[in-house]
Amino acid sequence: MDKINIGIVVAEFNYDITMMMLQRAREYAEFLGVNVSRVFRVPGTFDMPLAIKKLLKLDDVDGVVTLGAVIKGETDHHRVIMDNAARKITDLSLEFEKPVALGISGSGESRLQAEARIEMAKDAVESCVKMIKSLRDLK
Ligand SMILES: Nc1c(NC[C@H](O)[C@H](O)[C@H](O)CO)[nH]c(=O)[nH]c1=O
Ligand SMILES: CC(=O)[C@@H](O)COP(=O)(O)O
Repeated sequence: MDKINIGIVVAEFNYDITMMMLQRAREYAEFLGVNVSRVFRVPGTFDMPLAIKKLLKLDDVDGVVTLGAVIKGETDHHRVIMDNAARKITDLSLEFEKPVALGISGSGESRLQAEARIEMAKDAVESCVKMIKSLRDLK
C-alpha cells in the first residue's frame, strides 16, 4: 500500500492546549507509520475551512486532521465558531472526497475539560487514517 500522508490544521487559539494536541497527533501518526506532510496553523477554529480546502487540493495530502479547543466565553459565541467549523468540515470532506477528522473539543467546554480532551487528537488521527484505508480498499 502507498504511504499515507495526512495534513493537520491546528488552531493557535488556546495554544497551550492545541500545542499538546498537535504533539499527540504527531506521536500517534508516527506510531501508525503515517507521514504528516503538512501542518497549517490558523488563528482559531473559525478560520479553519480555507486552510482545510487548500490542503485537500494537494496530492501529498490524503486526509486532514483538525485540532482545536473551543472553550466557553461569557456568551454563546463559541457555538457559532464550532457549528460553522463542523458544518464546513463535513462539506469540504464531501466536496474533495477525502476524510477530514474532527479533532476539535467543545464547544462550551471549560479549560479543564479541554485539557482532559487532548487525547481527541489521537482519536482524530486514528479516524482519518481508518477512513483513508477504507476509501483505498474501495478502489
Ligand atoms: N474562542 C475561541 C476561538 N475564537 C477565535 C475564532 O476561532 C477566530 O479565530 C476569530 O473569530 C477570527 O476569525 N477559537 C478557538 O479555536 N477556540 C476558542 O475557544
Ligand atoms: C468563543 C470566543 O471567541 C470567546 O473568546 C468569546 O467569548 P465571549 O462569549 O465572552 O464573547
